[in-house]
Amino acid sequence: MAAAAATLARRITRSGVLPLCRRLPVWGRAARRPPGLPLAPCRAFSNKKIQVDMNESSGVATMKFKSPPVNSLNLDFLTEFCISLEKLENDRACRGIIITSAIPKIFSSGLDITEMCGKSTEHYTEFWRAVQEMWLRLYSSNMVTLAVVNGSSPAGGCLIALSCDYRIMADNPKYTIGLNEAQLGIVAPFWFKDTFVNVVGQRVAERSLQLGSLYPAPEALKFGIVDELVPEEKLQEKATAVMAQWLALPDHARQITKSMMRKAVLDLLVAHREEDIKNFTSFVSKESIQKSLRMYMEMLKKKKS
Ligand SMILES: CCCCC/C=C\C/C=C\CCC/C=C/C(=O)SCCNC(=O)CCNC(=O)[C@H](O)C(C)(C)COP(=O)(O)OP(=O)(O)OC[C@H]1O[C@@H](n2cnc3c(N)ncnc32)[C@H](O)[C@@H]1OP(=O)(O)O
Repeated sequence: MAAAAATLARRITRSGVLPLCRRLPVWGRAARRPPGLPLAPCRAFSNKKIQVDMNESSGVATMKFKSPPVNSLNLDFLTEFCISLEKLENDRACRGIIITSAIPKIFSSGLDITEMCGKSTEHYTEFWRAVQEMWLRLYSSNMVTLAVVNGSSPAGGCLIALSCDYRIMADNPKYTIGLNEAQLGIVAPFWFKDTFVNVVGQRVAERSLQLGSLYPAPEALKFGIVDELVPEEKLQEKATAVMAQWLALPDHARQITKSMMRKAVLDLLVAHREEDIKNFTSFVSKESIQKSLRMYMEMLKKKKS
């Protein structure tokens, strides 16, 4: 696993672009399997920060974030996420993936702010490439992707949920979700914004992004950020039912449709990847932005005392 992670990290940082396996549109998974060959064996695998369990009979994998205290998305987490997703994409038996958290009350706290504070340009470059890679892989995935948001999910955490095909959230007003970057004095990049617009529409996205709004679960449902609210103890049952509904369709029809809906937004980042990295590194390197991020981290710590 360590060797695989190192290889992937090297591929992300040196070559700049990973082969986006099974990038949409692709043919149906069943159609790719040579006739007469058995399904590839499929096992559960657990890494440091993400637990993946594969149900071989349903063809559905569950990916559980388990990176205490708050599942923040640091370089190691992002690398593990990409490796896990690649393994599942390459597993012909796997048609759907449920993404959720093993940490109570938190889905993901978003990008790890310490990765964007006081580091070198090289580090920002490596980190941002990994953030891009995570989104490109998830947003372009051929599998049915279902986010089970069982806790708060600001910024990058929200992006993960928005990048899935469907979002179920625990019916708890204490859990919030949204792209709150503006509250940190930073800006959601264009592809965060485009993903958001594709889910909630221009008006809700514009207002929410300018205000950096974090919505309690009931409001998130009202604005279409999530598709359903479910009592926490019913999340698993509901996820299984929703996944079965999506998997009832022929893969190729669903996949080609998904590609049509997402291609323009994906292509834009692929075409402007290096420029986007430069924008990020020069933006976060500004002293004024570093100051905002430091103040936000201090605020988080003060909140505890
Ligand atoms: C032309 C110009 C264009 C420029 C555009 C170009 C580029 C764009 C530039 C930048 C884009 C960046 C996009 C950023 C995306 C992000 O995701 S930023 C992260 C946003 N996340 C948040 O705001 C969440 C902050 N955290 C919280 O609100 C809470 O921690 C919580 C998640 C609700 C959990 O609350 P609670 O259970 O009470 O836990 P604590 O607050 O006590 O936290 C525990 C410890 O974890 C630390 N922590 C929390 N979140 C983060 C995080 N995201 N990163 C790093 N660390 C985090 C927190 O400080 C606690 O640490 P200690 O125990 O005190 O050490």
